[in-house]
Amino acid sequence: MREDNILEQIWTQSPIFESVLRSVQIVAATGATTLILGESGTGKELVAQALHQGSDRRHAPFITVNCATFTESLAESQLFGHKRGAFTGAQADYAGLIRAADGGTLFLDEIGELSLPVQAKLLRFLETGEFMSLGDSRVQRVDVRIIAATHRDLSALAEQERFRADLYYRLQVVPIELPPLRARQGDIDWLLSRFIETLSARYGLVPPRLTANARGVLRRHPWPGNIRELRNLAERLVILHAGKVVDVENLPFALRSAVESAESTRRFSLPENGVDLEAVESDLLRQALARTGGNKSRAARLLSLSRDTFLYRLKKFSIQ
Ligand SMILES: Nc1ncnc2c1ncn2[C@@H]1O[C@H](COP(=O)(O)OP(=O)(O)OP(=O)(O)O)[C@@H](O)[C@H]1O
Repeated sequence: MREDNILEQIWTQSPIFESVLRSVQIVAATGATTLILGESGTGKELVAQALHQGSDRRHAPFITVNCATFTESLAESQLFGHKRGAFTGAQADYAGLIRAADGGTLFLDEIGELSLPVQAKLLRFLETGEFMSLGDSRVQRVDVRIIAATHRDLSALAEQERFRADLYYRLQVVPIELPPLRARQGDIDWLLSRFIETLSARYGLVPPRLTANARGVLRRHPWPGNIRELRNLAERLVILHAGKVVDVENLPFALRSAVESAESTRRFSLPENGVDLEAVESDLLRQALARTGGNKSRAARLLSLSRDTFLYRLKKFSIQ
């Protein structure tokens, strides 16, 4: 675990993200089980490190596991350990990552990828602090804080019975939701400049300068890779265009076409004879509800509306 202050490395100017970081500070000190939600590259791992650093476990181990890298049988033995001979290939006893994190924090990244049997074992551990290694009849007890993260909609996975609902409720006692970069418009320009500045200094290069048009394209980009994507772009511009002006044509082709295709899906063409806007709106509201099986939060997201605005519009059209 790094000694420097992790919270200071989580840069933002967005009031929403700043309030998330304030709750990170509060939750950190409690030592509670925490679920971090957010798209890829939004800083989930940084926040997990900050949660550990802000707790009284800071001098104990912080262990990160990416659950997506395990096969089902490997996940159980990696997390909970095994005795020699417990399965073919188990040539020596292995204590497992939960034991290795004793006194500290275990960060389970991509928790949505864990298989149902391993989820059951994890739930039991969260409830009792106890577990058994594979091939071992002894019950072991350790003191480990679990922080989990996912980019998946766990409630939808629970509805499809691919994630245990009881584990979901146990984990999301204190959820921390990291907003995607495209929802923090003010951060895009500011973070890009900050990354360009620090990376230019690190490489000993003169920072490139972006034209207003190039910045405009970047503001409209949907940033599916979030801060990781933004940082990588900054590094590329610093290396390839040090001391030069960067215009739209100097931006990566993939990025320019992503902006174009995002804009074309956003644009509806108006039919020759016009439309009945209210009929279209009420139809889209109904379709969103039908597609999500009546789940209003997810239906609102499909239409890029807040839940409140969505509910308001349902009422306006008397849709149940
Ligand atoms: N707010 C931020 N300020 C500065 N750097 C950030 C910020 N958020 C993320 N980063 C950097 O972006 C990269 C991705 O962050 P991180 O690994 O924490 O994301 P993640 O949500 O865990 O991603 P994944 O889901 O893909 O594992 C890292 O290099 C991290 O240091």
